[in-house]
Amino acid sequence: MPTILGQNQYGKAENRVVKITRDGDTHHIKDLNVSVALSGDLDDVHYSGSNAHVLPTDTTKNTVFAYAKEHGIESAEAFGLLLARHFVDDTEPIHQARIRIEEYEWERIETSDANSRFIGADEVKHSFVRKGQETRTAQITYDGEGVEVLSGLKDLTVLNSTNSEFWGYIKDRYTTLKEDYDRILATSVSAVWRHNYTGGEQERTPNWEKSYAQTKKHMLHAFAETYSLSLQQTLYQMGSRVINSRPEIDEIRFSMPNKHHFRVDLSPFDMKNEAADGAVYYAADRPYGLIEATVLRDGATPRIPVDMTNL
Ligand SMILES: O=c1[nH]c(=O)c2[nH]c(=O)[nH]c2[nH]1
Repeated sequence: MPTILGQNQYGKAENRVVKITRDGDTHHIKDLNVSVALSGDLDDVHYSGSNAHVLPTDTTKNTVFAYAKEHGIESAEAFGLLLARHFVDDTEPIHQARIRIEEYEWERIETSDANSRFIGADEVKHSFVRKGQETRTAQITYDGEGVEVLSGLKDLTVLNSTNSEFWGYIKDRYTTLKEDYDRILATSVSAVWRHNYTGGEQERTPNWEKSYAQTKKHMLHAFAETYSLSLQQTLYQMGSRVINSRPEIDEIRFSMPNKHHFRVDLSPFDMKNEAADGAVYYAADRPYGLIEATVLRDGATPRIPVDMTNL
């Protein structure tokens, strides 16, 4: 049976590009998922395998990152227009470009710096929490005598665009990671915390709503205010801030994926991409580091199950 080629398109889907722009201490973030689909004079590659009219999908990916660096990302629409025009106007066999973009929006973490001993209000200028925010969780158990109340949250995604370093680690024959003195630190916080309330008649019932709001606030502030040498250190700071600020909580357990943002190597295009100038990053989704730990009030017994935070 004779066949003919129908509608076709190709390109690189889901380029996760993060552009940080630095305006002095104030950082701006644009976080996009960009999919490129090109069509045009592409019968031959399908019929005969000739690639003479094919701009590689790999090139379309590089273009997304290089354009983010060269032109910045003013808006998804403006960035999409730039890319679409480039692919069609500058590549003869390409007649149509479709750029689809999802944008993940971030809000600044607002801190009164009342809790911060060593840094000022400026510090929030590079700390963000992703819009949409978290899911709140609770687990209540009662055995006829006492109650146990575990509160928590998951999917609270936060990012510091500076004040994060990672160096001084073990290097063996398989280590390729470069030491980094100015990296993005991003994580999606899952946390479960245990109230010391046991349901006794003489006990005052905690104000659950207020306790939750305050606990979340302390976690966010500690994240924003910690100059981080590792995600482990940031986690511990967040836990201690909660335990030290909330007398009703004795134990908190975190599960925090290290949402890696790798600085894109733009040197093949003779472009610099230094953190200090505002860089373009590739947001990798997997694999990811997974950092988990419990922080306890001194003397408290650990009771939160180890796997509780990744249900
Ligand atoms: O904060 C980090 N902690 C690690 O244990 C680790 N390991 C790694 O490769 N990167 C990081 N970052």
